[in-house]
Amino acid sequence: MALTAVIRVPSRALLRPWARLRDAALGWIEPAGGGGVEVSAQRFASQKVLVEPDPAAGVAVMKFKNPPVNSLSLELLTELVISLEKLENDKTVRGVVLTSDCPGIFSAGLDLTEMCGRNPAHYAEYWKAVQEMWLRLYLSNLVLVAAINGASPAGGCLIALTCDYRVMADNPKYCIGLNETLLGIVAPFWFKDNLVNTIGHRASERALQLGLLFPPTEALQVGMVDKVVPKDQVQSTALSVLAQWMAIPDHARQLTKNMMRKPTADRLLKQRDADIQNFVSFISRDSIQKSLQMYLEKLKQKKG
Ligand SMILES: CC/C=C\C/C=C\CCCC/C=C/C(=O)SCCNC(=O)CCNC(=O)[C@H](O)C(C)(C)COP(=O)(O)OP(=O)(O)OC[C@H]1O[C@@H](n2cnc3c(N)ncnc32)[C@H](O)[C@@H]1OP(=O)(O)O
Repeated sequence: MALTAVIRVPSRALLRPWARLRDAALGWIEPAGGGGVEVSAQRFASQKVLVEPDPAAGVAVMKFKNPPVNSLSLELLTELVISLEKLENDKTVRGVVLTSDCPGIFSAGLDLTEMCGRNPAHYAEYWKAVQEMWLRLYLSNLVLVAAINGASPAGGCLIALTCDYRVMADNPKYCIGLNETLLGIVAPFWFKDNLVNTIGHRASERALQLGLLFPPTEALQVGMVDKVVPKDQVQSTALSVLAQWMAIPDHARQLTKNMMRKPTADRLLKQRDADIQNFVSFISRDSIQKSLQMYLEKLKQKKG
């Protein structure tokens, strides 16, 4: 990946301690003596989230890279939020395409190994990171376009739903949807709210109860995605759409986005701790742990 953009990063000495952890996570290195430091965009490419900025166009492409299936591990979620925050603070960037670096998979959703056989403190930490990812994406001031170049179940679908526009590859093997009930678990209310805001109440009720995974043409019909194109045109189409959205003055578009989305985000913001407690007690139940373990086993056996 050849990247030339230069990003100005303040001296670590001036940053809060968490920012030092962030720098370490992103692999930024400050030279000895350290006033502000210029880092090339290549350094911006962290391990699990690759960011390719195009300052001339005012956009960036963010690619998830957590093989084999881009499951949303704690590490990936943390990097995603950090990378997004950095882009939000970068005055040269107004829009971002979210896509995958893993062939055939946009994201397999939440990492089941983060929700299985761990302790309550881990579940709480993990769920807080999932909430944070959703809130940051859903309320982002940037124009976000999802270039869905592969399967996108559950949490993968949620990421796409936070975007302002969704372009999906036309391969009928790629499916998208909130399939939680198939795993014996329940989509949280804010997943549901995001879906209802996108496809409406009746279609959501059916999709959520049945855990429907829609192939691209059906996803288009129900309004879960906005455009279906051949696989090799997904990213270029997403970039064209981004350019159209960016033709609107930022302040007017951002205020409108906020007006449309804030009430939904506020529902979670008002009860974040209770939502974490609900998740921890739900996921810790023996019956739920058994369901998840059986589901993971089934995924593994599929190969053999
Ligand atoms: C009252 C209620 C209160 C609160 C709510 C409480 C809790 C519920 C909230 C939980 C919300 C959950 C959201 C989620 O996102 S759950 C995850 C759902 N994801 C899925 O169902 C997708 C599962 N995966 C697949 O279907 C396929 O893997 C996929 C993506 C189509 C790709 O298929 P393929 O290319 O054939 O790859 P494999 O299936 O062979 O998988 C390769 C490898 O990856 C492992 N894996 C797959 N998915 C996950 C995952 N999500 N997490 C972790 N690991 C995953 C798979 O087991 C294989 O592993 P191996 O070791 O065999 O290589």
